Amino acid sequence: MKGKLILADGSVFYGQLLSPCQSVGEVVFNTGMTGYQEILTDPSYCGQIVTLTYPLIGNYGVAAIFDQSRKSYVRGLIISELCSHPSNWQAEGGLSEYLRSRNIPCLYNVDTRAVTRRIRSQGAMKGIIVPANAPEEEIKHLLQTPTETETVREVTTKRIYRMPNSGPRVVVVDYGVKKNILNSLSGVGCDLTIVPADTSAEDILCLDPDGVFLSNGPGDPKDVPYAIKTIRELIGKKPIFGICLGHQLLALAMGGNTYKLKFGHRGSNHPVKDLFTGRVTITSQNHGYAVDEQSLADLDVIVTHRAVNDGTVEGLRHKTLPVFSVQYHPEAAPGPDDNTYLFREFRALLRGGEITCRRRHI
Ligand SMILES: NC(=O)CC[C@H](N)C(=O)O
Repeated sequence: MKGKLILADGSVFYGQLLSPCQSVGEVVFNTGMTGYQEILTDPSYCGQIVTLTYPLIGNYGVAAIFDQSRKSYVRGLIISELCSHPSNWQAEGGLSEYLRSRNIPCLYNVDTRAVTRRIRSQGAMKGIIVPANAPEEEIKHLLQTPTETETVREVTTKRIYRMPNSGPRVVVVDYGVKKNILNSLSGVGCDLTIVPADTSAEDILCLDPDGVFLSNGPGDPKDVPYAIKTIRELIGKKPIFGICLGHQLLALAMGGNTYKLKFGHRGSNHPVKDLFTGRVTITSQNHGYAVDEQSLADLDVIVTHRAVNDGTVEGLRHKTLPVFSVQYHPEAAPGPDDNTYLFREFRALLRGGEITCRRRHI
């Protein structure tokens, strides 16, 4: 069936619909060459239609081990060629069947380069995937209707659960946590209690953890004021490590500010410089917001990492307290594992160590 993607600026991109559908979301792009299944199941993409720039998608099939959460929260997938003959010893099935069985809207045979160039020049914007013959009036109406803002409630766990281990006890606040973050924390020995996003500081402290981890998640950090309040109440009481949305919420809780990037950072090869060592690592990223460096000027906060491509803040730490965070994804899935050392640093911090603070190169 023929279908189309219509962007809020009126531009139209045609392709084939895998199944009949109509879906609205913020249209973003990811430049990774692999990782389509992890991207589909990363809860941080909740509410978004994801365009993959790599031209052949589905070529290594799908397997349950790659899923990053129980389901997909993306509002749609835009791709160029959809591979129908995957080849991979781990594959348990093909991507088309995976998308169909989970009702994930997919428009393929699209000029994804044109979509990406449009978003790069105009900025990330709302779009809709519809059959090619869908009535224009209805579509315009849907593009003008405001979409949900607080998507964290949709993706967070509804109940507390545990991943027991012999090491330090960590409470993970789940704003939409990826499985590989839990596996990475557990992999360095941490004993995990995963709690819903709206758990109060008092309830977290009652669990008597050695540290608190703030997860990734969807949407604008300013749409989750209750989380900012909770984190503010935890700072100074427990060591804290935050990733992506967790990093942004931590910055807001410490008195900083965040802003929306024009088209975000989404891909598996974003270079980031560690300002203490001068070393550049290649990182996996997926964020549309960033911490405003100016807003940190008078705070007890140090910028520890910076994006090499555009100079934006990629890591923070408190000057005196055991509190740190990164904007990128050290757990990868998908992406390089150059940065898994951060999970070991967090464990060391929980055992009374210090955050590494070597000579500064800026
Ligand atoms: N991966 C994430 O946690 C994303 C954080 C936030 N939703 C952003 O887009 O910036």
